[in-house]
Formats: sequence, structure tokens, C-alpha cells
Amino acid sequence: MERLSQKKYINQESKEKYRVQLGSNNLKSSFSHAIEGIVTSIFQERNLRIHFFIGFTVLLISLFLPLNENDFIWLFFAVFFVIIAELINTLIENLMDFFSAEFHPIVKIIKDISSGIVLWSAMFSVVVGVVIFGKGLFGWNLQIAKVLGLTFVAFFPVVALFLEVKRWLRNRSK
Ligand SMILES: Nc1ncnc2c1ncn2[C@@H]1O[C@H](COP(=O)(O)OP(=O)(O)OP(=O)(O)O)[C@@H](O)[C@H]1O
Repeated sequence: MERLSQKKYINQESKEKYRVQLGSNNLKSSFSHAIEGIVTSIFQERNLRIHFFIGFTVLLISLFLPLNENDFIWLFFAVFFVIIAELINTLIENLMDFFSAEFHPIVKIIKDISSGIVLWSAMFSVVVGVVIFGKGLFGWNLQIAKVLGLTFVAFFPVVALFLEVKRWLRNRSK
């Protein structure tokens, strides 16, 4: 099957041609294209399969815990959020591969940032998980999640600062 993501509409005429091939532009076909997009991403991206699996497991376990309405909303938000981030990452990877098959430093930066979006959203979900499962399963108080959240937020700026200082020291010794 030819992948829609590998096509480029050169002009209105070719757009119309593909529209005929893809069927009418009604709500039903839009819906089926959206499903195809998610299913294609699942086949393409191992990490997306992992995130769906973890999300499903987390939500399944949550059914057996004494959680309140707010806890469930945050859990669902965390699970959906990571999957959205992974879909965006898949989208960006496909865009980059379509426009630049060659190795390019800018493509590397774009793809790395795109992976960073997934990592960052997964870290958010871990904090939400620690708050909710920590309380529901182990009776933890909020302090653990607070420390974890603060550590996550501080981690990347500290790494950036460390690398900057290292570069400055290297340049100074030249
Ligand atoms: N064309 C390219 N030019 C430069 N670097 C690239 C290019 N393609 C991939 N890379 C580098 O390889 C990494 C992995 O890219 P790839 O497209 O293979 O994604 P992946 O294997 O699905 O990984 P993930 O989804 O975990 O980021 C990128 O984050 C980037 O650092």
C-alpha cells in the first residue's frame, strides 16, 4: 500500500486526483484516515506500542485501586499525553525522513528534540504515577512525588550548565 505520508501535493490537480483515490471527504472517511494514521504509527514505532501497553496496564491496575475521580482524570491525562507526544514524534520523524534522506545535523537536532518531547511527557507521567499509585498501593505521602518532580525539572538545566562549564574550561585551556 502506498503511504499517504510519502506523497506531496504538487498542485491542486494532484490534490484532487488523490481525493478521488481516497474517497469522499466526509466525516466517516476523515475518521478512518485518522484511525489509519494511528494504526500505521503503531506498526512503525516500537516505542508507541510500548506506551500503549504501559498505558493499558496502568489503567487496568487503577481499576482495582480505591482512587477518586480526580486521580482517574490525571491518570488518563498522563497516559493520553505520552501517546500524543509519541504520535507527534512519529509524525516529525516521518516528515524529516520524507524531506531529507541524508544525514543532516539539523535533522538530528529536530529528531532529538522530538524524542525529548516524548521523554519529557513520560517524566510527567511518572510523577503522576508516583503520586497516584504511591498513595493507592504503598500509602506514600506526597513528599516523594514532590522530590521526584523537582529533580526532573532541575535535571536538564543542571546537565546543560555542566556541559557549558565543561566547554568553557576546555576553551580556556586552549
Ligand atoms: N537524517 C538524519 N540526520 C541526522 N541524524 C539522524 C537522521 N536520522 C536519524 N538521526 C538520529 O538518529 C536518532 C534516531 O532517529 P530515528 O529516525 O531512527 O528514530 P527512532 O529509531 O524511531 O528513535 P526514537 O523514536 O526513539 O527517537 C535521531 O534522534 C537522530 O539523533
